[in-house]
Amino acid sequence: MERKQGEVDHLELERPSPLTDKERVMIQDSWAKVFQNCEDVGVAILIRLFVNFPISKQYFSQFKHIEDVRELEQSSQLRKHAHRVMGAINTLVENLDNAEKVASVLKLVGKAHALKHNVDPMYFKILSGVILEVLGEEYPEVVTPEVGTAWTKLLATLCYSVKAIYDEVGWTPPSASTG
Ligand code: HEM
Repeated sequence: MERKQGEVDHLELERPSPLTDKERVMIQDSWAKVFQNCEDVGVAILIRLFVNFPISKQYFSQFKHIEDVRELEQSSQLRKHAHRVMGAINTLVENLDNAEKVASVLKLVGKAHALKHNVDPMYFKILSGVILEVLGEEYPEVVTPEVGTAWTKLLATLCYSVKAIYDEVGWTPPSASTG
């Protein structure tokens, strides 16, 4: 594709191949274990995101200036978002064989984050890496390398679909309007 000098594509993602039946089963089986501790895991994932990538707190009015991990853990806005993230993943996992449902969930998530919350889509990619890391650490027996590969594919699909919605609604990074 031709590019003007200095033009950088903000986030280029490749469409992952569809999940195989075996991968779907591995995702559903492993998620069943993870979802038993849905609240703790969700909070652990978001805390890891905000500690390792503090800039990602910028979108959250109630805790963007909080650095203390204990205080972050208590934030109702953080806990609510953890609940929403885990709930959305649960819906995806429950509907892996229903492409329409998966597309509609990701469309809602993409639209809300692009239009209402103005979140840069690169944070979805960052969060995906964090999810994989935390699941691998917390559930080493469940999230074997093979299961991890299936999760990597699902999360790549999530990022790809969300980014496609961003493109559809014409989202541009804030800096693009100034230069
Ligand atoms: C797997 C990825 C994610 C899922 C499934 C998810 C899910 C959700 C849902 C369902 C909502 C409520 C939607 C609405 O307002 O209509 C929400 C709100 C929000 N999300 Fe996400 N989210 C994800 C990733 C992110 C990331 C990476 C960020 C930023 C770093 C982010 C920032 C926000 C913010 C700022 C809100 C509004 C919070 C509030 O009003 O209290 N989300 N998210």
